[in-house]
Amino acid sequence: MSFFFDKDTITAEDVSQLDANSASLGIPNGYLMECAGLQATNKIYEHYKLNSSSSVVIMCGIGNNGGDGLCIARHLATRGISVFVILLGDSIHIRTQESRLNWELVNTLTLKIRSYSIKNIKQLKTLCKSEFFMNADIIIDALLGTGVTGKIREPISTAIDMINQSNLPKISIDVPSGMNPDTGQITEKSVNCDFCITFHAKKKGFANIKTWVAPIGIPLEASLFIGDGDLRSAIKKRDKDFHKGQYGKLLVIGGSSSYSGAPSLAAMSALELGIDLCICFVPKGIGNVVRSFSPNLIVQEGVAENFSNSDFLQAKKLSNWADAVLIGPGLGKDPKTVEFFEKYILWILGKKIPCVVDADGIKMLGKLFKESKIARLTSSIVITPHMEELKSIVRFKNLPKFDEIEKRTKKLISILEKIGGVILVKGVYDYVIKISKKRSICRVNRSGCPEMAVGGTGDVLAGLTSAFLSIGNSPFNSACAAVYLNGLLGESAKKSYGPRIHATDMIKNLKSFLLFKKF
Ligand SMILES: NC(=O)C1=CN([C@@H]2O[C@H](COP(=O)(O)OP(=O)(O)OC[C@H]3O[C@@H](n4cnc5c(N)ncnc54)[C@H](OP(=O)(O)O)[C@@H]3O)[C@@H](O)[C@H]2O)[C@@H](O)CC1
Ligand SMILES: Nc1ncnc2c1ncn2[C@@H]1O[C@H](COP(=O)(O)OP(=O)(O)O)[C@@H](O)[C@H]1O
Ligand SMILES: [K+]
Repeated sequence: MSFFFDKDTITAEDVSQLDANSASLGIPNGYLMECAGLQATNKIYEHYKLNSSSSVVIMCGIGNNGGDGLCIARHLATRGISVFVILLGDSIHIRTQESRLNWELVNTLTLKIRSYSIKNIKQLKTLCKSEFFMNADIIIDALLGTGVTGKIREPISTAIDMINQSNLPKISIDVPSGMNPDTGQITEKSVNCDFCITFHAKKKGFANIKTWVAPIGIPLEASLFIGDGDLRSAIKKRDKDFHKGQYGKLLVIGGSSSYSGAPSLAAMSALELGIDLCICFVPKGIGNVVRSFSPNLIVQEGVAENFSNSDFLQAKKLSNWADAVLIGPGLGKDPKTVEFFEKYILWILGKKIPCVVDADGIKMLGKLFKESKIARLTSSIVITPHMEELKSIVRFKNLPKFDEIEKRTKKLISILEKIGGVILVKGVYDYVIKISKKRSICRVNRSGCPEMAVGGTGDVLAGLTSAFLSIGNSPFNSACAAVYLNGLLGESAKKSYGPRIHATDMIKNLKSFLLFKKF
């Protein structure tokens, strides 16, 4: 079965996103581990025709890959198979609750399982010379999975040697230990398995490994609906040695003689998300209004009270400084501003600077499409229209209802194939679509509440999207994370202040909300 959100192969980052998205849907991590353990047990049991006189060695790490191994130990033991578990490390260092529970169970089910927690390499080598080890039927590698980082450390390193030196059939769980699942690279050593039982989908780096893919209960919804996993991975960690400017430099181009709030809301949202610097480039006369929202904003004014071609050079200069640009909020429709916008957008399309186009910018884009001055958007541009704004760019009549997901997605993709780029279609459910010649993909957002249908919430969304872009996320991932967060902020504002919410309430809650969610 192939869906518009499916990936053929997945990375370690995808795995942790799916894991967190499953948790957002209410599926505890331990359920997935249990399914992983049982699926692997069934496959191994059948493939090697095991029976109650068989014996199996399982080498486990102290992460969740090891947890899978411990779970397999339980399931093999329930079939009468003798199991010899070697935990590589001190059991007090087992990292997660799920793995710890499986370790405790393995130590309770002593009829068929013998378990050892290895303190040093000498102890490991002695165990590998034991009669049980030498006479086992197979050996299972559950040392390292998708959580592997850097050089292989002891005692895992020696354990990999011991597995490779043994003549037993070798099965790796999820990833051959030591291999980078994203690249297939083996920096130093990895288990030479006979086959690998990998979970949910083939890992991106697997090339010449005999693999069996086991579903473990990660639901389709975890890939389709945007969730905590998407947000967590988009809020990138600030490196210890970062200096000012390395965690996002954003330029917001917006505002006009009539609108000063829209660019301010967008810029304030970006700052509250934690990016380093945000410059607001606004027309002359509204600079002080924008400044008054926060001394943390840097504000530059254009030459007149609406943007015109005379502002183009300065807009270019500031854009070359920025990691990402947002253009559109509050720009207005003055004919000189339309000319400025046209010149600027044609320039930025050629530059590949990541850019979000929102509000009045979208209407002006529509004009450019109609006049055939633009044929297609590039993949570095995100546009954030609601349905009416989208109609100003491409002609279409009605769409299937917001919750008829499969039909609506197909229709949206067919409409948007003409214009390309990344498109966030706002609504009760938001649809984030990446149009690509190879394969278009779509994700759906269900966070948010009807009380958000007030002025300004779209500006917050545009500010968040461009902020995620400025810290190095792809346009598609930025749009997904921003729309999910925007909806959660709406829900949280409603909880704090009741049903009458404003965009400013959402911004006010942003920092404490992220802190509460431990993001
Ligand atoms: N996500 C899912 O949906 C599901 C995932 N599942 C399973 O979880 C696995 C991922 O688990 P994970 O994230 O705990 O990482 P994992 O591979 O066990 O490694 C972490 C441990 O290894 C260690 N370590 C790291 N590098 C090292 C090195 N170079 N040399 C030596 N040690 C090294 C690291 O050490 P530490 O950093 O603590 O010192 C830590 O103890 C995944 O592959 C799948 O099998 C299933 O349960 C089903 C649901
Ligand atoms: N009825 C609704 N239910 C859930 N979310 C909504 C609803 N109406 C608007 N939103 C959310 O509010 C945000 C702003 O959307 P919208 O009001 O269309 O933008 P704009 O301010 O540009 O008009 C979007 O993230 C959208 O998903
Ligand atoms: K492994």
